[in-house]
Amino acid sequence: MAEEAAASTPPQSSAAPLGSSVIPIVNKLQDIFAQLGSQSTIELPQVAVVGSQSSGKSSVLESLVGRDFLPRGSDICTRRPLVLQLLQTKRKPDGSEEEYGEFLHLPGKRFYDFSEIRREIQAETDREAGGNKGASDKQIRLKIFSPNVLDITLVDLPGITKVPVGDQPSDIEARIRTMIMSYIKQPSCLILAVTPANSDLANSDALQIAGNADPDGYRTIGVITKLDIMDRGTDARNLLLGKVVPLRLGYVGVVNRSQEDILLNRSIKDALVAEEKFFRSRPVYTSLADRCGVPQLAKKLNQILVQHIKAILPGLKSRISSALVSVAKEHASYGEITESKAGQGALLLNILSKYCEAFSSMVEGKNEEMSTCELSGGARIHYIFQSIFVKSLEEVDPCEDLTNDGIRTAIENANGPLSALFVPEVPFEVLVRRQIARLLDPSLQCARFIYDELIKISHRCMVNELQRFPVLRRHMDQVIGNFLRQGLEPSETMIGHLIEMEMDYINTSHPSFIGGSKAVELANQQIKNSRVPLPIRSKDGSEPDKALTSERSNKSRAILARQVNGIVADQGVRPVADGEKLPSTGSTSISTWGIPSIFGGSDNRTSVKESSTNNKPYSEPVHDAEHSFSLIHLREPPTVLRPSEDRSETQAIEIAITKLLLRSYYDIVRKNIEDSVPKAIMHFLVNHTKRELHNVFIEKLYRENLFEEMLQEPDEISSKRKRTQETLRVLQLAFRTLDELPLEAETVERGYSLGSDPTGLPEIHGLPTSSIFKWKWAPLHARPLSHSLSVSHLNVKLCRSSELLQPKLAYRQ
Ligand SMILES: Nc1nc2c(ncn2[C@@H]2O[C@H](COP(=O)(O)OP(=O)(O)OP(=O)(O)O)[C@@H](O)[C@H]2O)c(=O)[nH]1
Repeated sequence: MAEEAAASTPPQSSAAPLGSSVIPIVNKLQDIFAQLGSQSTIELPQVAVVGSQSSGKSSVLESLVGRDFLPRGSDICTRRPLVLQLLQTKRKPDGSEEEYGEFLHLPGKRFYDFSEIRREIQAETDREAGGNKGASDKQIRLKIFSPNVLDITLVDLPGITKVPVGDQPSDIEARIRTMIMSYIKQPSCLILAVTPANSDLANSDALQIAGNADPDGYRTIGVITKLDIMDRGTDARNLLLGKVVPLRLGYVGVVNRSQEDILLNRSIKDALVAEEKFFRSRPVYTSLADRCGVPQLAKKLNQILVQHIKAILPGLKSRISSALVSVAKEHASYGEITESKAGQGALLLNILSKYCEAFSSMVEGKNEEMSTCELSGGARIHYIFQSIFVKSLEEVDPCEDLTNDGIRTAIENANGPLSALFVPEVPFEVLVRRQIARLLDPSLQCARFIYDELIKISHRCMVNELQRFPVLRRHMDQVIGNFLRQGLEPSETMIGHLIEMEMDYINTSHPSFIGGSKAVELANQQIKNSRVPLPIRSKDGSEPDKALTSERSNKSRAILARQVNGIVADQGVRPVADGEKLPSTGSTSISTWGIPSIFGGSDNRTSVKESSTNNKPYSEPVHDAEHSFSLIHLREPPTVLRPSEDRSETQAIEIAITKLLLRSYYDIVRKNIEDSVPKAIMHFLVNHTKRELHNVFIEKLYRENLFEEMLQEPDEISSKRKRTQETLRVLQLAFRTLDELPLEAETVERGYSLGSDPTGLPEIHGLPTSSIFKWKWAPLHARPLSHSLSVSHLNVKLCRSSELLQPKLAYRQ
């Protein structure tokens, strides 16, 4: 009997001491993550049982558990994945034992009667998959608490079936294979590939599907069932030795209860005894004792599981810790709930201040969350100023919208009734003013762009933090929007002033201005260099002869040269008055008009201007009694007068000079505007907002009667907060649970070997750790080192502290 009892509790007796410390933690983690439901992304190690239908999967599971609890019967099969968590419990002090099961779908309900568990599995299967052999991939989760089990999580999966029966769809095989694959393809899953000994191992469905999921065979254990019903004269020796289909982790042969045993209500305990007898009585299996029987399978499973868990734990831990960090961050973004007025006020004030800081730092480019893939904040403002505004102004040709005719018209208009003698300043001033006025629009547009940017920046500030306060966000957006609009007005006014200032005083004494004489010189140069003869038409419109053309052209040049020198000696030109000073060179001098003249010399004008075409005087014979000659009648002047089409070289030079002057002066103004407009925008809009925003917020939003309204949270946020809080709690629990591990596993993972020195303290790489211990340990934990501290405890601490590992590395060097 005593022998029987021992055999009836195989898993416990075979439990590896190391395993008992790792597996409970994994089980605990599984429970922890089960609380998160589908949110859990961390896969924990488990053992899945796969094989064809009726290969003996459920029987193997039952034997491992040591209890009868799975639905049985000749036509009853597994139709939903059953996740079975075996949890080892302590025996009661009086030696009695308590075994019970609990379903996840029936929390708190303990099933002490295992046949009731079986019924519940069956009923729950029917609830989801129907009563007529239908299958479903929805799990049934069951925990078995017993002093007679090892801590293992097993998954019983539906058997691979070929022929659909009952309500099964025609593609049942493919569906079940997909379902099985979804479990066993996980690298954290160990595969128990069950094949009956009385079938062809080379054609085993179990080995085939396991091979697909685990081609290297690191996670697959072969299980050969039904050794007792093999053909007489045959045995499974070669199968178990891996000589038929080699398997890295090897095979274990088992003998489960037959259908007859079940019908006769033979207990598992009895079955295990019978199994032991079976192997003992067959000499062929004597030398394979470590590969035969359910207890050996349990032991093997446990060892492999522990190794497997050890291998994946470091990764699991780092995944949990990174999940912890991101969930903690998300949770923090939902903030705390504050009820009191004082608390609300402080919170509001804090938000407003932080917002202003965030706004300023974005504008200044000091924001920590600054993007590395695109320009943002202040950098965009700089781009608008330099690459849009300045560049656009630089690309503008001040003469581009001025035709030569236009310039001539302006010149003739400016001359008034007099003929032009000098290249006149008035048309230059008129035209340059017109060009300066053109700078107003782009300058205003630039201000608007910056305003838009500031609005964008304001929307990007504290996006996450303000998610929970949509009302406050709306009000803040409103306040900052109004405030920015208010800031836009003075900047626009200032820009208007800047342009007006430029228009009001054309400073021809500006040191960078080309000046009249230089312009004349250049214009002459240009005309000379252009070989195209100037079209000079005769008054009747016919082409002049070449001699005349050249004569006129020379004459024009001569006149112009004299104009520059202030000497006019051509015919029809007023002679130089007495006392008038005649500058001997063409340098710029002060004109007699009272403003700095762009040309030197007097304001003497000549009437060389020709009237418009069709404006010829005509005469009609008129008889007068006294003087007998005919009266001369003038033609009415036309309503619209255009400058003469006659283009003399003088006029060409005048136009060229005007253009040169325009370009030169425009350049000066453009530079001023390029410099002062951004300054005005920065002063009146950008920096003003930075300086005053906080005050404006306080003035508009910090009102006690508004606290409640401003800090209103949407329901969605409070539920998100609750959910992340729960996830955080679970992850923290998981992290702490992993911290409880005696991290020998990690130590080995990281390549540190353990030994011991004569002091009884463990050693790392042959160096006594006691010195490290005294040196670093005591201050860290504020309690003296006790020699009674277990080796594993010390390992844990040593592994956790990177600081502690550093001195060891230094030692080794
Ligand atoms: N003689 C003998 N019969 C066995 C053995 N293992 C299982 N059986 C019998 O084979 C039949 C099928 O066993 P199960 O454990 O239900 O097989 P299963 O793989 O779980 O079946 P499904 O869940 O339907 O896929 C039952 O009648 C078992 O009693 C064994 O080792 N020897």
